[in-house]
Amino acid sequence: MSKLTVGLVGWRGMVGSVLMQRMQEENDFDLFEAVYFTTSQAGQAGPDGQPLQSATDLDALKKLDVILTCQGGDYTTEVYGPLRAAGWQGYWIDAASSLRMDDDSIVVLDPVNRKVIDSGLQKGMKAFIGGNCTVSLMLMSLGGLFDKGLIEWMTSMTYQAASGSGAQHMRELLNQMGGLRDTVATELADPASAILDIDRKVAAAMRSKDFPTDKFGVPLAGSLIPYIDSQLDNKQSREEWKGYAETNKVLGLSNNPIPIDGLCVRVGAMRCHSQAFTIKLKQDVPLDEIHDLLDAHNDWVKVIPNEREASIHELGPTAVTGTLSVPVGRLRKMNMGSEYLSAFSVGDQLLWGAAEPLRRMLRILLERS
Ligand SMILES: NC(=O)C1=CN([C@@H]2O[C@H](COP(=O)(O)OP(=O)(O)OC[C@H]3O[C@@H](n4cnc5c(N)ncnc54)[C@H](OP(=O)(O)O)[C@@H]3O)[C@@H](O)[C@H]2O)C=CC1
Ligand SMILES: N[C@@H](CC(=O)OP(=O)(O)O)C(=O)O
Repeated sequence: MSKLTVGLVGWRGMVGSVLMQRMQEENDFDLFEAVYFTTSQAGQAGPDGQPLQSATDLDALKKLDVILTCQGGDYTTEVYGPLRAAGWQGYWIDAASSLRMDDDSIVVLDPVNRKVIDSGLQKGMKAFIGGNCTVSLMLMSLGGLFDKGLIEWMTSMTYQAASGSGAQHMRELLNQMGGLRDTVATELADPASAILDIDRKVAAAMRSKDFPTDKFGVPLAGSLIPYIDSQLDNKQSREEWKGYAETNKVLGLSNNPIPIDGLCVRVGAMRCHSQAFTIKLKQDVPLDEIHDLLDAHNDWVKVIPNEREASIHELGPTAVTGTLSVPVGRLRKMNMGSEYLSAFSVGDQLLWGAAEPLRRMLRILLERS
């Protein structure tokens, strides 16, 4: 049987690089013929030594069985419609949000919605889009409760890493951190210096017009940003809106949605998003049963005991960054009543939050071809 031809677009960006690394680790490249595309370096040698093809060359794209893009929403908007209009019938796998809410697309997270994916494939759906990072990580951690239909409503309060804004923002965060340290290096070296003097100098540096804020617009190091993505008419941020709209689409519940809302905040973590949940259960489920349901849902979620030492060591970005593990902890019934559950989870937003669902979707296509 001949191998599928897969066009890779956006492979050298931050999400694309994580995807390439994962595909190498899992030997995915043995299963298909890769063709590398670029929006800016056509003709230069690609990772396979062959000249890179132009990612806007519809004739070249039309020859592909599958296109997997991490190039971003502008690229999707420019190319996807014309490609379909030109009669291309192949599979489109995409990290960008542009097509997520289209009726003709499936938002993919196979450990959570394999049935939705399989049913879409059977119906002839051809567009498979990775979900918003915060949504995918929330579903990986709480899948056991969603699966059993136990959630009446929930809120998610997020602590999102700089990487969600892109590579340049991660660099700016580090420059901000270094700048603050440099501002008070002399005082820090002197144990007798007054902490309030240090604090005053740091605050002055953060408020100075010379502080590097080109990317974030405001300081993130030593601070936080209580708004992610654009503002909607109802005063939600677009990131908060995705929590409701995308979760219900992933689960195939758009006709009978679970109410989900929250507040999304950028913090000075590098690439792990954390979230605190308040979950209203439909019934009083004992905590040990909740532990078991969560733990059993998929191979990557891990329940962390709600104890101080375990929580500070195992339930933070430092422990999780660069791994596929999605720990969930701080599980306890809240003062509001035994049907109110508190939880906290962490996940790498470039792995399960972006690259891994796409890699696995490609694998699903390859294994059924
Ligand atoms: N960042 C995130 O957390 C998430 C991002 N996404 C989606 O993925 C898209 C891509 O995001 P991300 O990977 O962060 O974007 P990047 O900015 O890292 O990469 C995007 C493209 O920029 C071009 N590029 C130009 N200069 C360079 C360089 N020096 N190094 C690498 N690439 C370069 C490459 O295209 P070319 O080779 O054609 O020049 C590359 O594919 C986003 O727009 C979004 O839609 C989805 C989920 C999470
Ligand atoms: N909005 C996310 C990152 C992202 O790219 O999201 P989306 O794939 O929904 O556009 C963040 O800032 O953390």
